[in-house]
Amino acid sequence: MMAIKDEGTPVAPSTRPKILYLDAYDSFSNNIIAQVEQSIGADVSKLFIDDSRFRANSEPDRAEEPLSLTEYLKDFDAVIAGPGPGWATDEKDVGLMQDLWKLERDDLLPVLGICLGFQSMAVAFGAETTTMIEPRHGVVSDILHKGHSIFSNVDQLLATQYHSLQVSIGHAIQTKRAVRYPGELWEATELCPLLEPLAWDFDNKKNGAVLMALRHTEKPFWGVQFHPESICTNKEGANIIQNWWESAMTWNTKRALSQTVELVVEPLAAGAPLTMDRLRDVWGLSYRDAVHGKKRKLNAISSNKSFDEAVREVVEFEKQREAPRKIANIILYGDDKTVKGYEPEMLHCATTGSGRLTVSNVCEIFEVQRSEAIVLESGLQSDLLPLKVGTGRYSIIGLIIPGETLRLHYYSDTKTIQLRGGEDEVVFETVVQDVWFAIKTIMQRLKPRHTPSGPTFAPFWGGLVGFASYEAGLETINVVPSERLKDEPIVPDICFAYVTRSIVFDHQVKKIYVQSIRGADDRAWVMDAIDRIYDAVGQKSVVTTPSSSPASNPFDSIPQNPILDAYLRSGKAVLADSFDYESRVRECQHFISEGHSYELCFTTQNRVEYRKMDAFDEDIMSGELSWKLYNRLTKQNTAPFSAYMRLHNMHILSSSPERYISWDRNGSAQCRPIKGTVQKRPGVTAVDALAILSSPKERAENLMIVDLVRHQLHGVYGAGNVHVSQLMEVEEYETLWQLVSVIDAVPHGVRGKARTPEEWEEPADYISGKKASLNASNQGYEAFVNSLPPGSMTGAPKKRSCEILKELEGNKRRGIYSGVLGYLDVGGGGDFSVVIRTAVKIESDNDSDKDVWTIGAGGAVTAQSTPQGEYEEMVGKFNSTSRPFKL
Ligand SMILES: C=C(O[C@@H]1C=C(C(=O)O)C=C[C@H]1O)C(=O)O
Ligand SMILES: NC(=O)CC[C@H](N)C(=O)O
Repeated sequence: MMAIKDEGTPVAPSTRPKILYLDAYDSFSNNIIAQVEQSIGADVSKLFIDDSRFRANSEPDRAEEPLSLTEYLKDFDAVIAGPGPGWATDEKDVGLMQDLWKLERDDLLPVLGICLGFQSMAVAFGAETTTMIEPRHGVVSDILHKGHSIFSNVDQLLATQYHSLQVSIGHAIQTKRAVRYPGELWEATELCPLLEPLAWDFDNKKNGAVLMALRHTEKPFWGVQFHPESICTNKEGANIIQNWWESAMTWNTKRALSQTVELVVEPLAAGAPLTMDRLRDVWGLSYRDAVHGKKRKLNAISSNKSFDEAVREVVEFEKQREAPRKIANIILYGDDKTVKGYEPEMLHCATTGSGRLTVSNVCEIFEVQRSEAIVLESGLQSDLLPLKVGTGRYSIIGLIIPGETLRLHYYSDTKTIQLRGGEDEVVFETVVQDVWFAIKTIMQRLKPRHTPSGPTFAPFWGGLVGFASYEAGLETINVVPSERLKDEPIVPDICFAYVTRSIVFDHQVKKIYVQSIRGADDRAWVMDAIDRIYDAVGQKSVVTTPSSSPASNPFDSIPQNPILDAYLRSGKAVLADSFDYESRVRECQHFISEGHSYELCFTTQNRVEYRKMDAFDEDIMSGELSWKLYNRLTKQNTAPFSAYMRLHNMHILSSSPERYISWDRNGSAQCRPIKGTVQKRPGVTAVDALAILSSPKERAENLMIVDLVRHQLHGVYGAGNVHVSQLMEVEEYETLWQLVSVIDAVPHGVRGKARTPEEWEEPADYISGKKASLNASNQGYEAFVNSLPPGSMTGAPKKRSCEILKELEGNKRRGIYSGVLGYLDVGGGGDFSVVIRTAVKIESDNDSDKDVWTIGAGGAVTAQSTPQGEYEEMVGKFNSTSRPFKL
């Protein structure tokens, strides 16, 4: 993705220490950066281990010399070599890291290696890396340490580990599993005489003693195998970082003094004692200048862009904005052919109490089942209150106006974005470099110029509603999506309808908002719609009084439908083959034990096949059939993120329990990853489920994703603005128990979510966005894009895991399953679910007499998984969705 930064106001150069972070494509890097920034008040810059500027250039027309890492480092006070997939002995996996350990004399600077970085340091000084008997990912160990060096004043250390490989320095405790006397544990070995052991882990009997930390006895290099930044490492993690920084500073100061003696020996020969203060007074030299001398200047010049380059970048940026601006202009002002254009300047909104009226009732009043439609529905309890506090408060019916509603499509294989008109015809089409930048540009233009007057508490006023496929997400992390199969019907990778009329339920306070952003003329529609709803609320309250019999309720009676029954009876489930599935799970585990991944969310696509509806009755439209199936699904697998989407050639019926991300108009975001699943079965009680979900295996699965989500949010919101507000709590769903965590991010200087009951009842200005500058950069959107594809569907580290999964899933596209579904509100908010527990039907031109619904399912594979257990878990998830599809 191209990161485009807004120009900020110039700031005075910082006097804070500067640290370089070498990123080996890990999914926890930003947590380390945030921890370092917070615990030592440093500015940390990130550099990827394979940054091409440091490589000799093979392109003939680019004659520039590669940058020298040694020169580049002159600008920093210290380096952190981070974790990552793969092996320290593999150049591709460690890249620039391996050059750190070769630095000599004046070029030397302090380094902290973490995990892969630690392994890389050890290998550079004679150690070997080997696989462990039991990989350790997302597990917390009680680490034995020497209380010395970076462990001084460190109390009991409970630290999270994410590694499959270990460092062997040929220590007796490793080779013979014994030492002659306790002190031997802390002695260097013949194999690695310059490496002093600082910590060991004895927690896992099979693995024996695993080396946890080292320091180089002559150079300023330290390393730890565990993850000091994980949410489950205790506070000693930060203590170790501070200790490292102190050691690094001490080393730097000593070196500065020794160097400056050389530098200034002549003029000071007269005698005065040399101190840092004196250096500063006499020559105006800062401590860093003293260390790095003139080279710093040289480096600053070489890293500055040339004028031509800067101009090229600006032109490129503007070019990228051209097409999305054009699309936004057509949406806003029409195209003097078919598109009329609606400026969302005005929001018309009317409200009424919802009484006992359900989302489904309102859908039927507006006949959404008759044509294309989008419904984002929060499943409710029988008292019509949200299933879960915090999710499931709102439901949104996005009305598709036949012949008018515009849509955006994007196809990742051709990188084409299309604006389609009300008849689904292409109005404008172009190739874009970065579709998410294009959508951001469009949304910025669609933002109302003034905060709408009147009641604006609904989180959605209007905007883009739809989905993005898993493959659209892969693009953002530079993983090339699998190709479409030849006979596969073409489905857009992003499909959003531009919803201008909507009905929003607030289930918490039982209120309905009817809204339009179609300009002044649409007030009449709003008033008419609210009248219809108002009448229906009244009617429903009459028919649901105790005296009325259920059958007399015109809304909720389920009419007998022999055609639907016949259709359902013709259904046949086609499940992934267990032998094949289990052998793929084993392959996943092989990649894990070889250190290439910590957790892999392996998935497959199952099907339910029916005889086509029109084989039963020509009169029943397939849209209505989908609607009926959807109603069965929401009744039998009630979920906080149910969704019905009928657009283009797609029918999407979702019963997802999982929030991907939501953010309000001020940019406060929340992610709710789910990881850890127990199926409800006879004999399995809630207590049993709690016990299973409290096991290290399930907690490890969840922890990895929590750390991954923190990393993603830290990358956008920065240190100190990301908090875990719920860590691994068991939530009950219709057919499963799940382990759920909640991670919140609040932009710097913005108040967080509702804290008092009053704020919860009537969301105040900060939720309505009144206080947010309408031009403020939207961190919520950035976090949404930067977190694709959803981490709970990939595993960690994300990039390498996605590459592995692509291969193990037979280079088949996951498509809509595993993607995200929800809305981007014109006011700047958004809410998306992870597309799981979802049935998808794609209409195709072939004349098959079969109707095929695809239901993807899978689960996180870890080193502790059993192949059979994983298969059963996958089938359990499939069943939760397919059950309503059977009679
Ligand atoms: C892969 C699926 O679910 C994902 C995997 C889960 C797990 O491994 O426990 C739980 C929820 C989802 O993030 C699915 O439902 O198909
Ligand atoms: N988290 C890490 O850096 C892991 C390093 C290495 N890939 C291992 O699995 O041991």
